Amino acid sequence: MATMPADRSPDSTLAFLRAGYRFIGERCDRYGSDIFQTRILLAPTICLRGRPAAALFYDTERFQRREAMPLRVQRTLTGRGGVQGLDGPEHRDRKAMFMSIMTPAAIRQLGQLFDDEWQAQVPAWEGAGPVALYDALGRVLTRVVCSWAGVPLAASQIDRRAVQLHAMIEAPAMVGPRHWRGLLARRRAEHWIADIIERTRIGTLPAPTGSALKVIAEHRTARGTLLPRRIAAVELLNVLRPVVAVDRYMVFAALALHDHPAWRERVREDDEATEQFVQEVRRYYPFFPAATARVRHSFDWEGHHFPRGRRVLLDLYGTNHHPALWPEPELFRPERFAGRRVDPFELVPQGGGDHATGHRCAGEWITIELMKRAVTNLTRTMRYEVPPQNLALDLHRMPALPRAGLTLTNIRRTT
Ligand code: HEM
Repeated sequence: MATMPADRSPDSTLAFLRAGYRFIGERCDRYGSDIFQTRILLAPTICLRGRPAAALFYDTERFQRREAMPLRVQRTLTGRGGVQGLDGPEHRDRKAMFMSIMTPAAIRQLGQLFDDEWQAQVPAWEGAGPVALYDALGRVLTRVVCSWAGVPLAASQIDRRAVQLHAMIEAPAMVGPRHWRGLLARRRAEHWIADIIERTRIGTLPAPTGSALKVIAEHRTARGTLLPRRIAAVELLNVLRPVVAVDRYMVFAALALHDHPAWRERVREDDEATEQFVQEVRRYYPFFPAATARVRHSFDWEGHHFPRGRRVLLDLYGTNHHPALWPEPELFRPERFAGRRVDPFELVPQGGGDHATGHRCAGEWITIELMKRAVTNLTRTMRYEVPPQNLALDLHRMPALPRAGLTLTNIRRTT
């Protein structure tokens, strides 16, 4: 049996929080190995990166999600009892519920609502002075996703709900007030959505056919029962929250347009270039650092032993920056996607493997669609300036974002 390189420190949780996105990758480089052991949250943990590791990690015979996700992530980002922590038939059933919402027509409809809302906001942005893109898009996406999902949202509530949804995304790796804000935001949001589920079920709130609200409120498990109200709320929030989170990728796209003006010209005229650009934004910029699972039954892989119950982290950021997959990974080069067929374990910002049978992100197609539309809106329908500001991305901070959320000035409609 090969010896797995191991961190010497008794616990690396703080080192992980301090190093951020490069925690696993830096150690892999240091050990000359894409696998090593460490202790995180006092528990022995195997860290992996790269394509073969991703193919292993998404083998549901070998790994399970039950009790894999740290509690602090469940209490803020994902909620408890949702699809992320299910295995086997129960996972497949719940995942099918999500995938039934993601039809091409529904995704197009969401995209159209997003374009309409963006265009409706431009006059306000034109007159507003500096616009913080992250905050502005957070509000746009909150309004759009609620309308698309069948969730009623008064205009006066948009800011409050956008702040709540952002707080849940920002909290898991934070300590102190930012983490507490996430805890509180989740509690309030679950309460809000559980009430809406209840009103739908008793018939006082009609839900449009095919909407996420209707599908989730009426979903029946294999035993023929409705989901408990709180779990249904967690699952509906598993649609609302991540759609709003696409605003981070939109900010990264705007940052990339600013840093690579030649690409601004290319995407303005060419839809294929837009596709390559969006894929490179998803590869290059940091979002979720890693995915977590536990070993279902002991097994050996490439000479290393994986004991039953061991927590395993797959480095998503590090796999997207692995030099064996992506030559010169630290360069932003959308042309690397020209004519490239990306297999399901290479580009993993939203997980790898199969959408229906594994834990790959249910909203990947939505994400790509919304990002393309954002890039098109930024390059073809308006012009703006990016005034001097600190645009540095701090990879020690999870999740990363430019400090001011990217400020734009002198916004003008061009079409
Ligand atoms: C903002 C861009 C997004 C990123 C970076 C992202 C990333 C991820 C990641 C890393 C996972 C976990 C993969 C794993 O556990 O192995 C995941 C799962 C998931 N995502 Fe996303 N996601 C995004 C957008 C969305 C959207 C727009 C939706 C829904 C509309 C969505 C719904 C889900 C769901 C339901 C799961 C759980 C899947 C399962 O456990 O089977 N995500 N996402």
